[in-house]
Amino acid sequence: MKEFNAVLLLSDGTVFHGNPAGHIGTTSGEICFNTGMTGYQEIFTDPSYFGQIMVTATAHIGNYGVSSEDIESEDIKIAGLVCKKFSQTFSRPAASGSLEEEFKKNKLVGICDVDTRALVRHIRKSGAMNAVISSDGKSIDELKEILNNTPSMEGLELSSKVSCKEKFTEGPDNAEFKVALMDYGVKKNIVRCLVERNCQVDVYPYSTKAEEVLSKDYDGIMLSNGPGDPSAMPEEIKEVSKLLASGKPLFGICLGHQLLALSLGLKTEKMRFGHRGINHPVKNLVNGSCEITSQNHGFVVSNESVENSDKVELTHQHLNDQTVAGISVKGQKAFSVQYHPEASPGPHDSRYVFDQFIDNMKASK
Ligand SMILES: NC(=O)CC[C@H](N)C(=O)O
Repeated sequence: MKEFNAVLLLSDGTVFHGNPAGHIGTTSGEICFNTGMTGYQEIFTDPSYFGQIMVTATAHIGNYGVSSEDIESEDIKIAGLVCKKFSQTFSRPAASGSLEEEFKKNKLVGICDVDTRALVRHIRKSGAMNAVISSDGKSIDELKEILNNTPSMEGLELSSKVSCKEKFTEGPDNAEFKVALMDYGVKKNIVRCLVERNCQVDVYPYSTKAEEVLSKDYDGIMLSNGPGDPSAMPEEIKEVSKLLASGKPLFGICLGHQLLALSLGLKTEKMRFGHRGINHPVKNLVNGSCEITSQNHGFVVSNESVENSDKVELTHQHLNDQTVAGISVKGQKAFSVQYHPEASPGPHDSRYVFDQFIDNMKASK
């Protein structure tokens, strides 16, 4: 192994040493970990991870290269990578290049040869915090200064950094359903899942006013996933309540779920270290079945606010910690889930949630 020449400093002062992976430089953000054993390219390009340094709990990263088929947005969205083995070589016939080249192209700073098991345990014990990775020789004092200037994820609005700038359309003109999708940082697979189900999807920038969307005759409205703290988006929450008031079928995923809850007066809270992985058990409280889900969130709708609300029903519950995993709005064809039914990466147990949205649109036509 090479001599250690990259460093990871956490805001509680903990230091891990390792070697550079990707671009040589310095980067900071909130540190979080994903326990998925596969799907690193989908994770790194997921806009919901904007501003976050990703620790991959799986030991090998880069070993199957990269492919243009496996992206969830056009470029890498994580702020940095911490991993155990960063593979310089890759073997997969479908790969178009190496992860190392991709990182260099995106100027993505990473650190490898880190004891990620110890690091994940540390984050679990101490909770979410900011961190800085440096491979360009900065002193610990310089890195502390950078950390002091890195904003906390709590209170941070980030959809504006990743949403599309202009409306665009996916899916054929003769599709059975016309869907308006609010892009707070949408993953490509959400749009694919809708198009596959006979939808044409108009994707709108995150700050589009409800009036503009409602001036067209959509069959349904989709609120996408996205990065940041949902409670830092008061304008968007206002627009969501207008979209909901239209009575059209509505479906929210992750950040979209949180914004729907906030628009109904419920509360969100920061989790200790979040849920990020592809084996999270969720119970569907409507039919009693269990699904293994893909998750990526650091905030959650508070249980207490759901219990105290007469506007929503709890439809899904996370079985590890009993957090809110899904709600539906009473008397309306509107519902949302905290997890990722589009699961890219992850198991496909929850794809039925898209079918439910389609059924709602069919019933309202
Ligand atoms: N995947 C998402 O949409 C994440 C939602 C939100 N940014 C959170 O961390 O909870």
